[in-house]
Amino acid sequence: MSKRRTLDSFFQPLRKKQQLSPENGTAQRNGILNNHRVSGLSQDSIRPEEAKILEDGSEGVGLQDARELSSHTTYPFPIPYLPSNIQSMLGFAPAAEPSVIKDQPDLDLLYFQPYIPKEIARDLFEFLRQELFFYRVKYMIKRGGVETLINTPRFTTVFGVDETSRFTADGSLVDSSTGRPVPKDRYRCKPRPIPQCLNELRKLTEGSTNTTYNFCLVNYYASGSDSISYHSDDERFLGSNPSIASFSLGAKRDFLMKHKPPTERPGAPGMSTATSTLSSETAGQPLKFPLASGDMILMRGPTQATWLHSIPKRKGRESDRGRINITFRKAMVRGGTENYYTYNVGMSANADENGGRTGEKGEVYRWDGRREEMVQWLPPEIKSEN
Ligand SMILES: O=C(O)CCC(=O)C(=O)O
Ligand SMILES: [Fe+2]
Repeated sequence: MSKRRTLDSFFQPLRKKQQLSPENGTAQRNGILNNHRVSGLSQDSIRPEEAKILEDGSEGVGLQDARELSSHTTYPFPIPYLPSNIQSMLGFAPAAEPSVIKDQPDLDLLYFQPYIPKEIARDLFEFLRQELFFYRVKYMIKRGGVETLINTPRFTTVFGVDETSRFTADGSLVDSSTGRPVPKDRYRCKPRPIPQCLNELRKLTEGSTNTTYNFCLVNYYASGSDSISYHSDDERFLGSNPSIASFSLGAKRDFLMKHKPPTERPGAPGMSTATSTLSSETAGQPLKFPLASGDMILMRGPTQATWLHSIPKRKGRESDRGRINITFRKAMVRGGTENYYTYNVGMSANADENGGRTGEKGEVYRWDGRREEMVQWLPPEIKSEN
């Protein structure tokens, strides 16, 4: 578990040493090309594109609320660092001790209710919804021999690269073992470094779960019509018994889990006893976790191999407030990188393993606070031509 600060110490004035510590917002380079310092009067009101960027990275004299940005050639636009109030309060995460859930066969969960302190969960949700770029990925699959277009029923985005590569401080991609630039044909997609605002959460999660992660996937469920159907994250590129940390922010949504049917996992060890001892879940009732803002579920051990999970569609106003889900995972090999970018960014427009085509035009979406919806984002040069 990570070190916790007490609430009392948080409300004490910060000493010089604390102000300089990485925990309190010092730049983490994390493979981002340009970490600009940006100035403006109010951190909450400036948009990065309006803000003045000090190219030398210095703080302007007399300028307040300097703002840093994670930028990279693969990003449609830069992503601000976490605002200081969120950054400091994250020092209290995890905000609750986790419950261990192992009362069903092959199930192994850690449930933090919440992980993110309540005081900042709303701000973090609004910050990420405002500042991240999202995609609405379409792809073709063969269903019963017929080519079918799948419209992913949620907004998605992804950052990270598998264990065979890493980002250097200047944002270039190198081979993990040799440190040399990765060959051009290693990836068909263009891997993106994890921006500071998500990397801070990744580091905390690593501390609390004793696992390392190299991928961050983000889902935005704009309303109750957005969903993810039953699946398991059991791809071979994650290795066996992967740990996946899954955060919820914003609207409360039900997270359902059901055991895989026996036929889906022939020869799985212990299966006969497992299925015979299932309780409420065998009676046709999935397990239901009404995930609230700030909660985190760690799925570990045999969970992915034996259980399916979903966020079903829902009616009612709560879901229409929008929900963000963030998962941290570790992909071992480059197939994981290809898969995650294909299905969460979709721009690669390459033939996938099944010969399907992905990506369509790869439109970028961004939250429009005035319209209170995701709208298509166009680069400034295209915008001015219209
Ligand atoms: O939104 C959620 O809580 C689940 C997301 C999920 O299962 C996934 O992205 O694989
Ligand atoms: Fe999943």
